[in-house]
Amino acid sequence: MITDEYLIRSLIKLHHHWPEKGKIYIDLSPIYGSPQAMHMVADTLTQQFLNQQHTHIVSIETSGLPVASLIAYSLAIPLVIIRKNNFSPGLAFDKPGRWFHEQVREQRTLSLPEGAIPEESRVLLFDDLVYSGETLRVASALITRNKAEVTDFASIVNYGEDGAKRIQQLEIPYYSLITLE
Ligand SMILES: O=P(O)(O)OC[C@H]1O[C@H](OP(=O)(O)OP(=O)(O)O)[C@H](O)[C@@H]1O
Repeated sequence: MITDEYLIRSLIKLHHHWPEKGKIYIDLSPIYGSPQAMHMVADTLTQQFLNQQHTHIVSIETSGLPVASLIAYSLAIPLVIIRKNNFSPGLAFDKPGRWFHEQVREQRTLSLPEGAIPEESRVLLFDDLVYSGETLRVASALITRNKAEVTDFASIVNYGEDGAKRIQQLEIPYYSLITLE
């Protein structure tokens, strides 16, 4: 349960027709700028996943990380970071991690640090926002390829129907704090 859903919703900024006509940019940074909202968001998500035997939380740079780190801290489980288009040593690039991102109109690759998730781990996969659902789908494929199991998806905001439908096809429970129509 969210203590003050109205407050959280008031801090979600929708920029219509950005970066171009017909697109939308969803800015959650005002939530990160509000200590009160951050407490609510992190506490609500943590309560949702208490005592569920997750061994790791995996999140995706950039905007997933502030809240993911608070959940990891509260659940006392390791945080693993998936990078977007990063060429650091030690990161494994995977072909299943390539796709064309409609919103930002660029070829993207997700990468997972090699050996960061042991086999048979039970993973909570979290991102700040689900729009098309492609980021979570590809991230999930990377984790599965590492022989770990994604047991739950979570986000702060789910925008529209496409993402939820795409995630539903994976038959993994999905919890979003806020759904925007
Ligand atoms: O469901 P999808 O259509 O895949 O979109 C969701 C992704 O879009 C945003 O990332 P973006 O790269 O735009 O911004 P960020 O670098 O601030 O995380 C968001 O943080 C998700 O990772």
